[in-house]
Amino acid sequence: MSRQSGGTELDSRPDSEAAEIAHEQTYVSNLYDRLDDLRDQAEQRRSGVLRQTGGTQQERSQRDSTVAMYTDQVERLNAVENGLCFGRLDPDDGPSRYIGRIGIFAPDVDHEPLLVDWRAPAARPFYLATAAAPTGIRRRRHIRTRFRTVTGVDDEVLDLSAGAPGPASDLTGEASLLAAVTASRTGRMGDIVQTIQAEQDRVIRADLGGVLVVQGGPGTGKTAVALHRAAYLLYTYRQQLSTRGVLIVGPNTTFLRYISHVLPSLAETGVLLATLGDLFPGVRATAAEPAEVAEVKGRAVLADVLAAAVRDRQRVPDRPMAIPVDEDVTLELTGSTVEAARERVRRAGRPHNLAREQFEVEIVHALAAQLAERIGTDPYADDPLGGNDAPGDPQLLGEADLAEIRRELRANPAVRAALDELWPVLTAQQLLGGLFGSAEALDSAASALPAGDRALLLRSAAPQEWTPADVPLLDEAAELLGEDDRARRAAQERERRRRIAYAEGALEIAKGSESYEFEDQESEILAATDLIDADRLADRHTGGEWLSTAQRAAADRQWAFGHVIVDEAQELSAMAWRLLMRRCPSRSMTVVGDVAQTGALAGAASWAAVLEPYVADRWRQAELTVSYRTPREIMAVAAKVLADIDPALEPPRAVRDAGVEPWDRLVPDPAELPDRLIEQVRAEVAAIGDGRLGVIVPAADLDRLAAAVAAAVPDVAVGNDPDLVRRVVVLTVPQAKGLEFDSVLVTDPDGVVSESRRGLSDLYVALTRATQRLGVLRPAAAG
Ligand SMILES: Nc1ncnc2c1ncn2[C@@H]1O[C@H](COP(=O)(O)OP(=O)(O)OP(=O)(O)O)[C@@H](O)[C@H]1O
Repeated sequence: MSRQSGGTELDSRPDSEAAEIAHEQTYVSNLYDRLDDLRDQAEQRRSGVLRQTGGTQQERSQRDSTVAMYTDQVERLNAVENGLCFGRLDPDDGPSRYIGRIGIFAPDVDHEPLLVDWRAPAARPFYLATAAAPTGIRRRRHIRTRFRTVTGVDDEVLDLSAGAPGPASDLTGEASLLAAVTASRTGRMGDIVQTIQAEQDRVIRADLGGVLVVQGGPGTGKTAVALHRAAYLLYTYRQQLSTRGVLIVGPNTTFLRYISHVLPSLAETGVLLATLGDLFPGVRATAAEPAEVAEVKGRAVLADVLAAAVRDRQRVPDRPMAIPVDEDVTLELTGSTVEAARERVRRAGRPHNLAREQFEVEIVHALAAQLAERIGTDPYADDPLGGNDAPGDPQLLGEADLAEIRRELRANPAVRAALDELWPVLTAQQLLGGLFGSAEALDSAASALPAGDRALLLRSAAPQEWTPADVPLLDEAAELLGEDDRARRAAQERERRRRIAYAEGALEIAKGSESYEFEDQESEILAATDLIDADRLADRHTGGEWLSTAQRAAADRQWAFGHVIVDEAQELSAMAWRLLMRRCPSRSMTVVGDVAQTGALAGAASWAAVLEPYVADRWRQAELTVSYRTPREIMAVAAKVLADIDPALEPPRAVRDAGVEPWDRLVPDPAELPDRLIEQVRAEVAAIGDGRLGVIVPAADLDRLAAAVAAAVPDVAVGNDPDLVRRVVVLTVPQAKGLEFDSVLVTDPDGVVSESRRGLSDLYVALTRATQRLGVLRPAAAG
């Protein structure tokens, strides 16, 4: 196969383009043949292992590991089927380089690179080279494909000395980019690997360490960049990240589903996508609550409130407590005894549940001394004729007797009941439920909060339904309470060692079955043994069931991730940041957001204020300045709202014109709003072909307007977690955050603004969701 490019001059003549397409088709077909071969090999090896039967438990387990490795490999190869190869670089000297989703090498002895992974350094000029700084690249070609067929090529000549006209803009691969951003939306986010722009590439490939803030207006590709950065980091720092994993936090489940296809299409699956509400294992925090309540729960002072609530559960009785240890004997615990014990225990500084043991020892000692005093005192101690012990010795019991008494007291139900009352072992749920369920408990622990805010936190004790804003509080509580998990962890470690032994065996099997083209070279298609080391393989295999790093991380509250990416980060409260920082002790983070879009009342007003408590000023910021989603005409409308939020804020620069002016229509009779809306929905559905329409409404009017639209128009999605693949979706601003549609109808903008103290930011978000068309329906003010 020739690795030299076909026509090297830019030529727009159709017959020349047809020749170029034919040339690229040959190359691309060869790549697909190679992909098929690699997949067949992996499948055959998997079948070979599956055919083996019997053997010891260990051998069966090793076979499971090997099967899972090959399955992983097959899945990766399947995932890159669409758009496998999308570009070509022609350097000033040397052969052309084809760029694609993964690296592929020729099966011959030289192992020529047939396709370079987009994340490899050799692919970087595809995204960065410009006419001004061509970095040794003469021409960049975007190769368009549909399934396995090459449908077109777009060339950019970077060597201006060749006499060809230079690019008209500073965009990379402008034709392909514009085709991508104007295509109909599908309700699922796609990857941008073919058209990453230079400012985005710099963020994607930024170093792993430290906190990187990516600030950018709506539609600048922050989410896309965050996801591609995850893929890049996993590729470049695979060794470091494969065992600790990468966490991506998004604002809600609908959004996570919207972005969930991007990483698999980049052949990366080892990432945990979660909302904040998912981050306390065992709790599904999906209940709703007023924004004001969530705001109070998000304040940093809640950490002090919870610490006080824990201390309040370490009680000192007002009056002496009677403890009937048996039918005849009742002991007594005075306030001063308990208080002295409590002080000694608190001074040791252990978390509440872990300190209970020491408190028990202290109290049992005090009670044992009391009991010994009663039963062990010699009634005849002063009587020279009484008993045969030494006169004058008041104590009949030795140390062994006292130890026995303490053992018995510790098991005594009345003593245990007293201990549970004075220093109860608590779960985070019990602590928080007890605090929010009692005005008295709130008054005591949350005295730093104004009475009105305490009233907002008060709720009925049962049934307990957790909200996303509760999750950071549960996590904080769990930290304060501590979990005595030494036994569990020791057992886990034993199990882990056993699994490593199995996995090492499995890797031996895999190595033995590698064919020559996987050996002794830096294969870009990674062999199973490259993708996985024994440690990681062991991590994934528990008791016959495969668990990925992401699955294990999801189940472990104390998991420390290798890297954490936070999307729509401006929405997170101070308490939420505390949780995320605990999950990322290395502080290797990418924080993505736009402070102008902050909707949550507890959300961020500035990145410095958010990060200062954790990293002081040791964080860096990158800015994205071009909006790929929002066309110029729509951005002009949104810019007016942005100026109302803060005249100092700059809207992003739109990358294109839509050619359609947004409209803003008054509905004189507000009662007619649903009917007018239905008319406009029908008109927009007709206008967008196979695209998607988003109808954004005030939360207070969601039910009425959604019901009206759903009754009149087919294929409408509404609800807590709407299906974005439907043609029409009716939703509120918080639900629409991060999403996009071909056309958007903002209904009752004044209602949106008046609903929240951050209403203008909400309106800004609503107005910037469309890729093509925007309409505003404005009911006249009632009365
Ligand atoms: N380089 C690119 N090539 C093609 N499409 C792109 C590129 N960058 C961004 N896009 C597209 O632009 C749209 C907006 O991107 P994205 O949702 O990541 O923006 P955002 O900055 O997160 O927006 P918001 O702040 O509104 O959530 C998406 O459809 C995305 O695929």
